[in-house]
Amino acid sequence: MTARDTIAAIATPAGRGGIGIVRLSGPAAPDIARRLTGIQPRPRHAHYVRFRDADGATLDSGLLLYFPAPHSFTGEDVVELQGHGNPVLLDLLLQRLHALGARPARPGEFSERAFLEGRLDLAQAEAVADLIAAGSAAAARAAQRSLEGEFSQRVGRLLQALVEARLHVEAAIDFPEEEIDFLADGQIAARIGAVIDAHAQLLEAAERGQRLRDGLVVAIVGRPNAGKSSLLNALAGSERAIVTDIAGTTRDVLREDVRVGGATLTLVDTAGLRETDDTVEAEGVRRARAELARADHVVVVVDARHPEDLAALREECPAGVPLTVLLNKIDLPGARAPAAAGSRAADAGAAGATVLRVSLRTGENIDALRAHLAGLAGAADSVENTFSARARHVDALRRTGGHLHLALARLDIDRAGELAAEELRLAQQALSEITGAYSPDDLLGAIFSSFCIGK
Ligand SMILES: Nc1nc2c(ncn2[C@@H]2O[C@H](COP(=O)(O)OP(=O)(O)OP(=O)(O)O)[C@@H](O)[C@H]2O)c(=O)[nH]1
Ligand SMILES: [K+]
Ligand SMILES: [Mg+2]
Repeated sequence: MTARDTIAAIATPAGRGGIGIVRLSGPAAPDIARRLTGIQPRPRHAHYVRFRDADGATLDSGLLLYFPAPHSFTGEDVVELQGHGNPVLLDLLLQRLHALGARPARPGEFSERAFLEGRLDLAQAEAVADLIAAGSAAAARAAQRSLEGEFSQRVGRLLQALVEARLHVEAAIDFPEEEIDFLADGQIAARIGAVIDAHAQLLEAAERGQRLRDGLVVAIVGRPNAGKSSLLNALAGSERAIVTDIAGTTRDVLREDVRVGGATLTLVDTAGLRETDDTVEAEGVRRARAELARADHVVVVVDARHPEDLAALREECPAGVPLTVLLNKIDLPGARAPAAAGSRAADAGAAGATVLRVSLRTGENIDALRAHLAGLAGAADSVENTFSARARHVDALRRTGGHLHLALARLDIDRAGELAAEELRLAQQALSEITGAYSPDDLLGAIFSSFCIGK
């Protein structure tokens, strides 16, 4: 490991508070602490000290803690200075540390050093950030599990199975004289098949973890004037969106985080879906469709006087995304009861969508709507044993899966196994990106240590 410089940064949030913490990491940290305070810090001991300026004047007083390498967050020598939580004082303290030889830390640099020192893998380093950013208790628990290495361990187990499959293919290619025709007897295909199954489970869990981290996104769609913006306002509890009786009022996409029953979800209000010659409205409709395509859940708002609108709207919704149908405006004459609402509304129910009849004007049945949405958000939130995952992880896993499937297919057309070997190598590379674990050298090491080449 190359010698590094010493970095310093304020670790507590901007603003005033009881305590403000400045953290130092790097080889010069204990010496800088000594020159700042005049004492030689003892490991893991809370010293009450004065932080002094160049001319000896007291900048602030507080606690000094010293965590020698490697037993610290970064794995380097770390010093924590706990002063008063005043941004002006903390800034002066930081300037003094710079004068004593510390460099301002870049964003995330403490975690980066922890990764480089082998204290955390990449997924764990990201979990630190996710833990800090977690917007719900469930998201925090999931990030904690990732930080503790649950996700990394599952990636590690999959990686191991993948490397073993690779070893067999590579061995069959490199040592045909061993007279073990792995490729012919279906063993390799079975192995790769098992890796594919394990991969599918991990991908599903990572997708759940990503949803939990990013929160449930609910797109509100429907015909113009159905009451989409009224729905957003009712759930937000304020007039966030403009509501008028003019069809085509909403053009821009409007996002609002709302809390229902202790859970948070992101509502997305969109332009009413219809054909239009109005350039601005047409752009709004295009954006509405884009939101529809990436939502976790879709609420289709239908004017209960026109339940026949539902069929065409359903056609627009991407397959596989769960739906809730809101028959709105039941206070108005002409609103039809579910039985009379036409077979199409009944179809919606049959196909698994929840159908609710409400009046956003009078508030009728809004409580049932809230309970339903709370259930959706809660179901996403309460997934036990979920670890936090990011789009980056899900993307790497998807690419891994693509290569695994190709490896299996290649095995059929190329009995020598060269093509399959290449796909497995690419699968391993993609999977390794998640934790930053294996490098090509590691694979060579694994090959040579588990196959006694000299024999
Ligand atoms: N009577 C009655 N009127 C409603 C109800 N919900 C909404 N409205 C009215 O319907 C009109 C349209 O409501 P919006 O919320 O603007 O509808 P929207 O779907 O956002 O419309 P666009 O943004 O134009 O697509 C407004 O005048 C609302 O006050 C309801 O339950 N009953
Ligand atoms: K409107
Ligand atoms: Mg609107």
